[in-house]
Amino acid sequence: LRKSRQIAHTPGLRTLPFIGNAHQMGKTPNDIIHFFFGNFYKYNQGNFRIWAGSYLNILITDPKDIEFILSSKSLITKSDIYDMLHPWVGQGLLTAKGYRWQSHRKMIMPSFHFKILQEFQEVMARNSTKFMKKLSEASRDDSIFDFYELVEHLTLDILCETSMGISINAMHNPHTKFAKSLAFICSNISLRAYNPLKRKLSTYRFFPEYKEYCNALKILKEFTYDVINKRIKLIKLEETNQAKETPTEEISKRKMAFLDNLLSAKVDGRSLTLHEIYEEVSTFIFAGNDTSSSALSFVTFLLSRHLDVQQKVYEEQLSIMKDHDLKANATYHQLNDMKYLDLVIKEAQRLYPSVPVIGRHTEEDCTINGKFIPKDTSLNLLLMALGYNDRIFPDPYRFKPERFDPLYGDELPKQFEYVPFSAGPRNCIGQKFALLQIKTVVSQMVRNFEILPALDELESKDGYVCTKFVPHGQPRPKMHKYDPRLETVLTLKSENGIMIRMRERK
Ligand code: HEM
Repeated sequence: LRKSRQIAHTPGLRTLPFIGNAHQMGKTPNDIIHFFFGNFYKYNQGNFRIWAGSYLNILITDPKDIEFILSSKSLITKSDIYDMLHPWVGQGLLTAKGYRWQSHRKMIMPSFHFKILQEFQEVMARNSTKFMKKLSEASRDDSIFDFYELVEHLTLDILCETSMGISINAMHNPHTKFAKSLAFICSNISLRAYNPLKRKLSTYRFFPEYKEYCNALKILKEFTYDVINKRIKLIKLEETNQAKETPTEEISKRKMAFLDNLLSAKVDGRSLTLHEIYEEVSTFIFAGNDTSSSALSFVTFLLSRHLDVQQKVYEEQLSIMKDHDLKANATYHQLNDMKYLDLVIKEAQRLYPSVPVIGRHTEEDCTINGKFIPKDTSLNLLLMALGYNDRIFPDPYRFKPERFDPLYGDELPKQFEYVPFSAGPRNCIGQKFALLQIKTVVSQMVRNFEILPALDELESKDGYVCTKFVPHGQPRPKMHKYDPRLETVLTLKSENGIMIRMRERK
């Protein structure tokens, strides 16, 4: 009651004793995203509150408040939903707080230097070419297939090679223990988030699937530690061999990986412990995998429905790659020239951001732009709502990449009005990596394939997307079975997959 009075400045639906708003949120992750947007529109595109029992959540959608929180040096502790990641990634950069986060952020920054990214791009390109073969098989006979299911193996292969320097070849062996355990843990975290009894390990241990969860975790840990230990041995061997000046084949093949930077990095004048290295490598894989698969899936989905935009992307490819093999990979510099593709990716992240919500926990009472927020409140920054705010993006349900073109200066969002990679001190450290990867894959894909909707009649003729949100209490618009039913916990996904077709370009 005391907290209710303190946050009277923020509206919200009526609550029931003990359960708060839990009964209104629906049953599935898709219901929850509609519940968020229903409130967003009901409360005039502003902030609103949700009580999960006695736990206060404020959903922040006001760009001024988002700016305040993201720029703050004190509001950087993550909310309790990230606790579910601790058993796997521990205190890696994404979940760490305080001095630990600050010092590790500084230490990791150089790993994303553009010279290193250029090396990583070679890995992205090689794996992208393998992926084209997978797409060719999946699209045979005009089949409708789930793009997400395929692309998640591609991003895993790229991340394992760039982070640990090893190829696990998940695209060809999706059933290896590591690939399966990773997929299991990621979806496990998503599903548990909606069940208060499953969220905390103290109660989750009584559920039957807890054993499977522990097994998957064990496999991930053993595998990652094993790779790190082998890498350390290899580097030692390399040093000895260098002294003898006769490199073995294994050593000469060794490509720089994120892990190598961690092995040589120093924090407060000391090397990282094995455990710290494990945590950062696992964080790199977790933070990069689902986010990249989601981004690639929704760009591809939008291109499948908006063939006029796809044609423009294709024409840009023809003009940049004119003297080169059209089916091959673009170079780092050619990718830099693909400006229209940049606009398409930006617009796709506006409509379908890979990370729709980020959470902060208030460790003390605080004031945000004059509004009092009590201690122990979860601040959920609904980044996705910014993209659907018609005061920032007029006609928001229209897929219009040109709205990000600097030539349309009046329509460009201000600094904190469009933040799919977050902003401020805790922004995404992997942003450039992610964009390079998306461009590498999409550019090659568009030159190799026509990307088509699951059924011809699903093409958008008027430029509008199939997603629709309505104010809370209004009936939800009907959707086709091949329209994505969005769901979100840490990343945005589609409950029913990303169903498309592809046709090889002659
Ligand atoms: C489209 C792809 C991606 C999107 C949209 C995205 C978005 C974000 C967002 C919104 C955050 C802030 C999270 C928060 O405050 O809780 C974040 C943090 C982070 N991201 Fe990404 N990300 C993407 C890809 C990647 C990739 C590929 C990597 C690594 C290779 C990565 C590594 C990280 C890390 C380590 C953090 C934590 C940074 C910190 O707290 O200092 N991300 N990302």
